[in-house]
Formats: sequence, structure tokens, C-alpha cells
Amino acid sequence: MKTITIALTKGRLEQSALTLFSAAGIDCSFMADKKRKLIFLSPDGKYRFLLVKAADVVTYVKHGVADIGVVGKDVLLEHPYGYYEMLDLKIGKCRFCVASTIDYDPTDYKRKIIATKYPTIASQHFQAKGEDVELIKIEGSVEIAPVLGLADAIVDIVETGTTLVENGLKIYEEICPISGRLIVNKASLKRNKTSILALIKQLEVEIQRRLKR
Ligand SMILES: Nc1ncnc2c1ncn2[C@@H]1O[C@H](COP(=O)(O)OP(=O)(O)OP(=O)(O)O)[C@@H](O)[C@H]1O
Ligand SMILES: O=P(O)(O)OC[C@H]1O[C@H](OP(=O)(O)OP(=O)(O)O)[C@H](O)[C@@H]1O
Repeated sequence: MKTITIALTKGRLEQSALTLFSAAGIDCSFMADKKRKLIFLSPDGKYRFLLVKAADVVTYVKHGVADIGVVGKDVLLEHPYGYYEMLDLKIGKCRFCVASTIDYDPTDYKRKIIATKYPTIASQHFQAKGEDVELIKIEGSVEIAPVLGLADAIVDIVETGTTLVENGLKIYEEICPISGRLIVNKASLKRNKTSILALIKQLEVEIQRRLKR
């Protein structure tokens, strides 16, 4: 039996992913009390979990170090090739939006400046609308960019909307919903088809069960 390596996104998606895997019958209790450890082998040797940053999940899966990855659709939209996207896990739900201060005019004809952590998604969105914009890449706290006059608007993730409200911004457009996805290395799927598809089936059953609740 080959050990299946699963790269999990550290942080916001981590706990909900582990809860989902556990509920689907994949015992993850060996990862409790993890302290600063980043690689975990299950006692039965069936699974190995890696805890890595979101974009690195894609890198580990693409290079075949991980057979499977759990990562947000936001990250996949920024890094769209080199793996199979197999399942919507319906965890970590949020959405991409265009937001700005109350005086922003989205119909204004001037060339807008858009601040974002997600340049690919932002440029695709405005290109699809036939709007030529200037993008400024920001690494975090994106909401302050229009407040401080760096940009006219932002493209960012909205979950509860609290960060927008607390910084005096509002949503002008919803771009797309986001949730955690399961991705698979292309060669791994050929090599370990039976065990990977069995794992996906287990997760699917639990996701369906949750939808019916
Ligand atoms: N409020 C939210 N803000 C950002 N991501 C969210 C939110 N809610 C759910 N998510 C999902 O959780 C994933 C992980 O987010 P998290 O903030 O932990 O990592 P990150 O985006 O790499 O941020 P950082 O660079 O701050 O570590 C995101 O890629 C997204 O799919
Ligand atoms: O709608 P909300 O529930 O308020 O969540 C959305 C906020 O959370 C994320 O930021 P994060 O906390 O990851 O910090 P960052 O801005 O430094 O990326 C995201 O970029 C928004 O700023």
C-alpha cells in the first residue's frame, strides 16, 4: 500500500478541512496538539499530511510531492494549471468582490486603479467587462488602499464583510464565490487511482450529508 500525501492549506482552511476529513472517516486525531510540526504520518501509514501556505499547496501537488491538495478556489484561479481539480469541499466559503469607498463611481470612464492581492483574477474580471484598468499588487490589508488614495477600488475576498464595513468600504460587484477545493496530481491519479477515488468518494458522501442537514 502506497502512502497518500495530502498538502493542507495552513490557517483558515486547516481546521475545517481536518473536521471534514475526520467526519468522512479519515482519522486525523494524530494531528491534534500539533505544536510547530508540519509533516504528520497517520499511525496506519495510509496518509501523510503536510501543512503549507496556500499557494505552496499547488506547488507541492504540481511537482508530485503531494498526491492531493486542499486549497481555496481563489488560489486556483491565480494558479490555474498543472493539476486536476476534483471536488468542491464546500468549506472556507467566501467571495471575490470589487469594493471601494462610498464616493466611488464604477461607471466613471476614467482608467481606474485597482489594488489587489489577486492580479490574475482582477485583470480577468475587468478584461471580461472590456475595461482597461491599472493594477497595483498589494500583499495584505488591501481595504486601506482606496481610503488612502492609492487606488480607486479593490478586488479582494469578502467573508463576513466586517473588514469592509470597519474601513468604510462597500461592495460594488460580486465577482465569484470561493470555497475550498480538492486538487490531485495528474500522475498520482493514474498511479493510485483506486485509493484516491475511494478517498474522494468518502469525502463526497460527507459533503452530501452536510448539505442535507
Ligand atoms: N475571510 C477570508 N479571508 C481570506 N481567505 C479566506 C477567508 N475565508 C475563507 N478563506 C479561504 O481560506 C484560504 C486560506 O486563507 P488564509 O488567510 O489562512 O491564508 P492566505 O490567504 O494564504 O493568507 P496569508 O497570506 O495571510 O497567510 C483562502 O485561500 C480562502 O480560500
Ligand atoms: O469579510 P471578512 O470576514 O472581514 O474577511 C475578509 C478579510 O479577510 C482577509 O484578510 P486577512 O485577514 O487574511 O488579512 P490580509 O488583509 O492581511 O490578507 C481578506 O483579504 C479580507 O481583508
